[in-house]
Amino acid sequence: MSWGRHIAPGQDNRKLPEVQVVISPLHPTRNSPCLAVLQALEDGLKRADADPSVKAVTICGENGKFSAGADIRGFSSPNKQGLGLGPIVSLIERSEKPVVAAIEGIALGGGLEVTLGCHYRIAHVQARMGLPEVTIGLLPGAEGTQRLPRLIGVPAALDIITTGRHISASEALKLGLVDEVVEENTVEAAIRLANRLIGQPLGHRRLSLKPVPKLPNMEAFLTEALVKVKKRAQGCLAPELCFQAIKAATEQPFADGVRKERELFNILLTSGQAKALQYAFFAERAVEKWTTPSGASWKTASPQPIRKAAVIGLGTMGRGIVTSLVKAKIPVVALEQDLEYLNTGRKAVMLLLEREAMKMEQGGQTLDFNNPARLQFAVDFDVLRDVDLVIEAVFENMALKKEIFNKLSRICKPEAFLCTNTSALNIDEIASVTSRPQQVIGTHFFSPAHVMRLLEIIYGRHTSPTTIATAMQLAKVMKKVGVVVGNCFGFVGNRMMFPYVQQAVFLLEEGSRPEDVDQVLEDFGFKIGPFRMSDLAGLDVGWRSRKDQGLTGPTLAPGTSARQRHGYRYSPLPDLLCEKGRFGQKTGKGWYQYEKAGGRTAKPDPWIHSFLSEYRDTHQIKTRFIDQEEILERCLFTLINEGFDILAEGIASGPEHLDVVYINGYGWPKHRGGPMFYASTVGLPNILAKLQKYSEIHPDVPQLRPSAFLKKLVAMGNPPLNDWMSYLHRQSNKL
Ligand SMILES: CC(C)(COP(=O)(O)OP(=O)(O)OC[C@H]1O[C@@H](n2cnc3c(N)ncnc32)[C@H](O)[C@@H]1OP(=O)(O)O)[C@@H](O)C(=O)NCCC(=O)NCCSC(=O)C[C@@H](O)CCCCCCCCCCCCC(=O)O
Repeated sequence: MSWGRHIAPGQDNRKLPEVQVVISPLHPTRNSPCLAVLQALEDGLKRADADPSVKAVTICGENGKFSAGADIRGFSSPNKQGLGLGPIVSLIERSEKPVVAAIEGIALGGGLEVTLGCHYRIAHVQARMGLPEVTIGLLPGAEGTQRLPRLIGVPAALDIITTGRHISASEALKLGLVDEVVEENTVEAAIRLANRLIGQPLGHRRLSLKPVPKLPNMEAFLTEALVKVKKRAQGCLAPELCFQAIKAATEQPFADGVRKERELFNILLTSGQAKALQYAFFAERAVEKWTTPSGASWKTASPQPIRKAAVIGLGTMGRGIVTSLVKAKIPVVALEQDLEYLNTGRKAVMLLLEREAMKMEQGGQTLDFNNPARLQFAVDFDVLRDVDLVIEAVFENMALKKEIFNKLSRICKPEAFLCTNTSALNIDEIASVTSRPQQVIGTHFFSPAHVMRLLEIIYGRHTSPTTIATAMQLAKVMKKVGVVVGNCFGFVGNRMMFPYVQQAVFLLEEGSRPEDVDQVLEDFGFKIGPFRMSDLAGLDVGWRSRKDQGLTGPTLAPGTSARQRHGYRYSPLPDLLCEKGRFGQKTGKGWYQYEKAGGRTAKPDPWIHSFLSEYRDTHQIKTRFIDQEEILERCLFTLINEGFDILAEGIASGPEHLDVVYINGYGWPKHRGGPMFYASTVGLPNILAKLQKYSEIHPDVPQLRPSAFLKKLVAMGNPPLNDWMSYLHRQSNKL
């Protein structure tokens, strides 16, 4: 990434001799090139220092990018690269010759820390900077936690380091992180500045020699800041240790602060959380390289351009999808069944867009949505004749979806793609009513659709590779993480969620309260537990689906046992709540009580407690105390177990897919790496043993029976997660 130029005074810059030193390329290879890169930087600096004809130095990047920081893969290799970066930053700072950083593209992590050693920093107007180490479970370990607060003050440094957010060049200029922002050639501007600096004193530009700017109320500020950092961290260690490192900068001399930074860095480096977060970083990138069992792949399929899209249905999901498309600058037609629904939907969309525009303005961006060429509302399907892609987001009802797809198939131009935002329904059945099943695909958004990053992309039997590639490209443009999965009931996310929620409800039957179960899962790191989640989503959603499946409601055969379906255990508890009109937040009552219909503050409800107690009496269930371990294991291990079945069936092409789905769509704590990564850290033999134990106690719950694939992996010696898929079709003589 970085190059150095040695400047001799009075020479034409373009004719200057150049010494090039690369620190960390954007696509680092695995065999620790960074050691060589660091060595080259150090050698270059030393040569510049020793050469009397060199009067100043600029450090810049290769191919218009300063640096993405240290090679993340290197942190899990025994020969940890990048560890020597701090001393090199100090070496830069100590240089008697002025050193100017020319920041183009990105300067992240160790890359930005290198610039903090430089005496001056010039950034291109489009450059982005940041210290994202916290997002991969680390802290800036090349003295950045000590230099940044000295440069921009504690509040701004805390914000940048504990959130890991990227900042624009203009924000960097306002904060004093860079000295100048240029629109022209940054390297040439840096060389010009370096020339002007020759012979000028540098002492005041060496950040390690500067004091941390004082605040009138530093102690109170830090106390309050720590509370905020911890609250946001939700169990993740790195933000708090970032905070500790910055606090050290306010209390100790530079050298002691650096020692503290190293100590804290080492704690994080060896923590399981850093490993999990780094796995999640690469998993998110791995799922971009999609493949299907039939051999279709990102390598050979090309997306088609989407110049205009349409969304059918302006309920909660449709509104969020329209907002996402407008934000992605894709012209969109929003369609509703009649004027009344259209007007309600239009108002809601405009409100969402206004809020988004306000948020974007704070970041210096604009959102143009009042232009009819960008956003159009309609009730007539005829307006869909020229769109390239339609996303249907109506009610979750197969008959209705089929009616719409049949109509779309007749009205839309032949090359248009038809997407359905279903959370569980069969894509092939929906596609069967069209004349173009190869262009039909599931695009499962998560609520609120303009906020949640996940887009589950479900290919059917006839879906073409071009259609998959187009949906993936759409996800990218909408700044979402697209995960390609196969077609089965509930796809990946909801299919794994069913046994998890089912166990949570069974635990209530046996003696837990909703708040007990939620607490255990929230302590584990979920943003909200299963009951708070059901209340938020609406209990009526699952009720409708169970009625459609004939599990409850008028189609249920008379004489069916209350707690059994098809010979297996069934809990009617959620149905009973719905029969009492308790749909969750929307009705002000569900598994919890709320201050009003639509209220958001869940309070444990004594009514639920006595209802559960009566229910247990009616069904002669002996109430027992259920400990946290059992709650966690039964909920999580059944979810993971389903994940192994999904992998074995080829519904997802690797465990990373399941993990990316869970982290981005279901609030799984990222610092635990996703359910399948978590399973690998618990150890597959442990998971198998626990499932076997619970399955023996509850033989009428098939979801507790260990998946054959899990058993196979255990029999194969518990291989590392990266190797799981290679065992899928291998014979095991231990089975
Ligand atoms: C850079 C991005 C913003 C680019 O995004 P974009 O969407 O354009 O592209 P992709 O994300 O798809 O990336 C393309 C490609 O590149 C790979 N990649 C990108 N960045 C890295 C990276 N930093 N390392 C490895 N690989 C990277 C990516 O995987 C893609 O690869 P593919 O094969 O899929 O094509 C975006 O990529 C991004 O955000 N990147 C991450 C940026 C980041 O997090 N940087 C921080 C890195 S950590 C760091 O810099 C640490 C420093 O603070 C230095 C630490 C020094 C340590 C000193 C410790 C002293 C303590 C001593 C302890 C003693 C130890 C003992 O005792 O043992």
